[in-house]
Amino acid sequence: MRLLIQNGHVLDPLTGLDDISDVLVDGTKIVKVAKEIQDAADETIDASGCYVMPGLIDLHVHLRDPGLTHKETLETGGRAAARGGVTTVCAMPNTKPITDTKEMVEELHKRAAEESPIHVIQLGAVTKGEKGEELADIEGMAKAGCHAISEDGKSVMNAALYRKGMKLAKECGISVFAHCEDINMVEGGVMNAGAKAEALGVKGITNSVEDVIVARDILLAKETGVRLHLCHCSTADSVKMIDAAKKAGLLVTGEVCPHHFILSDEDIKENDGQFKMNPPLRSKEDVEALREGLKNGIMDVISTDHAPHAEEEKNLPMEKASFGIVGLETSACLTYTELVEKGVLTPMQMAEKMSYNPARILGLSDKGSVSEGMTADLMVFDPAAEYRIDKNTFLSKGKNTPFDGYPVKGEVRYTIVDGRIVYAR
Ligand SMILES: NC(=O)N[C@@H](CC(=O)O)C(=O)O
Ligand SMILES: [Zn+2]
Ligand SMILES: [Zn+2]
Repeated sequence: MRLLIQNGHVLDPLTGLDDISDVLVDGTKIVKVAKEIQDAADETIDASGCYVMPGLIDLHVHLRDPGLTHKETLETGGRAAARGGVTTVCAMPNTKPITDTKEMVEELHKRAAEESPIHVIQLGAVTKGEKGEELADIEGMAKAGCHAISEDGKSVMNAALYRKGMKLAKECGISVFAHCEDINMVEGGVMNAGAKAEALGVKGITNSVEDVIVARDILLAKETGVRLHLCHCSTADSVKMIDAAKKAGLLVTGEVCPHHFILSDEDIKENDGQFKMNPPLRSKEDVEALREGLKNGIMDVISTDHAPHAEEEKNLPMEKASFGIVGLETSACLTYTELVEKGVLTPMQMAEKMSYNPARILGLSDKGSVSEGMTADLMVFDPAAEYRIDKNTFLSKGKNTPFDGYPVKGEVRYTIVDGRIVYAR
């Protein structure tokens, strides 16, 4: 099957191509990127007025499968991803039971190939059951195709145990994705500590809850030499520490989620569980530092931390609601609206942060680029479409978003995985 995508504005972070071009796909591969390709094709897409960029690679997604399938499944999460232009996700291991064995990872990869329209890379937990007591079979899980291990949902509080896990990950050639939160410092907090939490009469989470673990984990990465990816960074000091770590030559990367670079705690108008996530929405100064970090290249990745929950788990005051919001179907339009339209990132930098850099972190040399020989994982994105986000249109089971009704620009027209159209608007 040959697919010809015509007249799109191709954004390729690998070669730097940033121009109108055609893209020819044969089978699962991109075979030609050039102007006015004349080759015959079985199917043609008119991409006039649209960007053609590498399919988004979301390093931080909760698919809730197995065990929490009332929130999401491999299938519904995959369909939501496809609608969002996302062609590969890293699935976090805080499932039920926790994904912490070679067999579970193998089974999930096998099921995902059958049930999900997109690529799923399952991550394994660092410790058995995410209990923080005993290391999981990191070597076995690496062999089963985990490109990284993560304790996401919490931090491994025992630094000696984490150091052992990092050493093993390094030996296996995989990364550690770190959720940074000193659980002993949370003390019942449910949103950012500060004037807004006081006004709403709820307990706060200070920046240092994140910052002390970011500092610790960078020091552990320095000692072990592991590749460390810091998840969902929310504070100005996290950005500063990642900058310093990079300047010291460490293999450290930083991730920011759309909600953290768009909303601050001041946007929380009432005690509403839809605004509850971990880490919380921070101050305006933190939001500005995250944007600046993305702009100047300190922060490498935009991912979603897509965390679907059932309505009855979120339509509650903050003290009672679950932590987390969905993101797969809104990351491209929110990033385009808030960062590209406002001049923080160029369209090419958006492709870098949402696809090329994630591919490099995962060691996927065939992805993150629209160039000859690459796997044909692509997103066709119309930057002119204007609309309001409507949670009722989500394909995800999770409708938990603080962005319902939010005005955006930019819409996914087509998502292509392995040369096949898996979503068309
Ligand atoms: N981010 C969240 O608020 N929640 C995540 C866990 C996590 O990413 O830490 C979840 O699994 O629901
Ligand atoms: Zn987390
Ligand atoms: Zn998460």
